[in-house]
Amino acid sequence: MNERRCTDTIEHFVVSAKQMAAIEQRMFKAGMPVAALMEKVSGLITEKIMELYPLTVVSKIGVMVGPGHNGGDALVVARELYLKGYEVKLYRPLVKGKELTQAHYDYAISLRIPVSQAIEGLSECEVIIDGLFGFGMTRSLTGDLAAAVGAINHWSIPVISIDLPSGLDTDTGEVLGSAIEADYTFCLGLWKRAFFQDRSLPYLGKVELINFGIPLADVKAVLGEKEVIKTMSESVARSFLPLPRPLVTHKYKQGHLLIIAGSRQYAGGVILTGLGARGSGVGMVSIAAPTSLKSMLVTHLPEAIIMDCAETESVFGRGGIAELPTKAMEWDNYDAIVIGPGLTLEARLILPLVLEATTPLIIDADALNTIAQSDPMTALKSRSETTILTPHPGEFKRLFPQLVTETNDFITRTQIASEQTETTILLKGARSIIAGEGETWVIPESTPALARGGSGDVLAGLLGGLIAQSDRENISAASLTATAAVWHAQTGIIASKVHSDLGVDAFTLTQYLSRWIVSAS
Ligand SMILES: NC(=O)C1=CN([C@@H]2O[C@H](COP(=O)(O)OP(=O)(O)OC[C@H]3O[C@@H](n4cnc5c(N)ncnc54)[C@H](O)[C@@H]3O)[C@@H](O)[C@H]2O)[C@@H](O)CC1
Ligand SMILES: Nc1ncnc2c1ncn2[C@@H]1O[C@H](COP(=O)(O)OP(=O)(O)O)[C@@H](O)[C@H]1O
Ligand SMILES: [K+]
Repeated sequence: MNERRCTDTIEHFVVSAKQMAAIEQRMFKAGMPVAALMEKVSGLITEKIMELYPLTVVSKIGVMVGPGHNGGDALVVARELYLKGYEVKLYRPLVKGKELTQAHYDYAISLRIPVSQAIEGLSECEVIIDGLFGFGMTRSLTGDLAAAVGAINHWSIPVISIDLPSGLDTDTGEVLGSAIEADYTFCLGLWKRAFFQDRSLPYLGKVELINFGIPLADVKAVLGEKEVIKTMSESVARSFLPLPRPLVTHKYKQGHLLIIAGSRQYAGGVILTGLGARGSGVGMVSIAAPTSLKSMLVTHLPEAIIMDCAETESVFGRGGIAELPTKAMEWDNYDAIVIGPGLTLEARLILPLVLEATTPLIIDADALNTIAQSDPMTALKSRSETTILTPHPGEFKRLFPQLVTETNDFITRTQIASEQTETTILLKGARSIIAGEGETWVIPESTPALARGGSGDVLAGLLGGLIAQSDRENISAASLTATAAVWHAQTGIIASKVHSDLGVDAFTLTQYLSRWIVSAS
């Protein structure tokens, strides 16, 4: 196994609340004292807080204390900060608590750490620590709890959440009643699923995993083989890139990608897909597009072979592909095919033929919308080669409306859709999710600079080029898809540092694709 490809470390696993509780229980059963673990975890959190807000800069810290062990962690942090010289003030909206939490509370009182009876008592603090609830939160926040969260969100005091912002569902990231909008969240031990659900991002702030030494064996024992979700880190993504080129090679050995895209109505998408493919380093790009786009494509992608296709003449004048030339359908000539960007729903005329291709196929945009109009399961399950779908949430809903009603969890949705269609699915978003062949990957970092027309077209071309270049003997389609998603996201981050979030149009994005490769060396 390529060492850089090792995802068998604590930082890569993503768990649910139920799994986290089971993992902790195994540790406690094996003899780790609960109180000792709480001290260890809270010591690490205290160090982080002191790095962020040294005593020379900040002195007044408010601590919100909940009834469970999240509150216990908060009390240990409060005590340590107090002993270091910070002015600490507690607020504890619920009087009852778990035994260990109560013990820490009693000790804090004995040290004369002040307690405010109302949330307003914390309004003069310079930092607030949110230790109301962690992964044990089961019910919606109401009454004093909801009022406290509302007040904190209203003030402009920085908030640090312990484990996750109180009020967020640990698995789906949904707001249960109301939720803390944190500036920092220190996720304890293992990443929780909520960190990879788009809806929770506005509440998380900057995130960091506090690794407190959970044994890998306990994680594996609880997750088994089937329930593993992993983050695709930059270093692991790099390990899935094509191997360094041999000195003696030629263009067709470096992958041949066929792009089937474009219409008179949507002419630009095919260019962006071609530029995404160019950025992947693929040896050869062929493009099948409506005939009236030919001269434009030659101008923008002089290296590509353009196969012009007869156009449809619908009443709307969309000028879609009416028919594919025979040359385009010599599927064995290609190492991968991308179909979709800008096709319009007239894709229905060619899609059934393309689905029969015995070549890895990436289906995007209007090709997905076209499949959604028929019976997606039947159309996709009949394919013999690798199939990758790259929907954004709107396209996903059109394809799998029932799944969207059945589950609020974006990760579960993607996994079920992949199983049902026997495809690899990339559900695009602020945090994209990939499921295929039993693997699930989440992408830990991206930028809203990518929320821009055409950036998905770039990704489709990049992914197609990557698949075309890979020998795929030991690399799954899901790993390669996640690699392309990391490459795309990191390129967005690099480009936005130069051009700002407003400056990363899809064309500009393509100009930075090779920078991510270079940035590793
Ligand atoms: N045992 C330890 O020392 C460790 C503790 N950790 C901390 O422990 C936390 C989990 O602790 P718990 O399992 O006690 O869970 P929480 O601290 O999240 O709170 C659960 C408690 O709150 C109550 N509750 C849930 N929803 C409520 C609502 N809406 N209104 C009022 N009460 C509500 C529950 O009945 C339960 O008593 C983690 O998030 C983390 O902060 C671990 O991360 C690390 C190890
Ligand atoms: N807020 C965001 N943060 C990070 N990435 C985003 C965000 N919004 C969109 N993206 C990314 O931008 C791309 C948009 O793709 P898509 O919706 O298909 O656009 P288009 O069809 O215009 O090309 C996806 O890769 C998605 O993950
Ligand atoms: K919390």
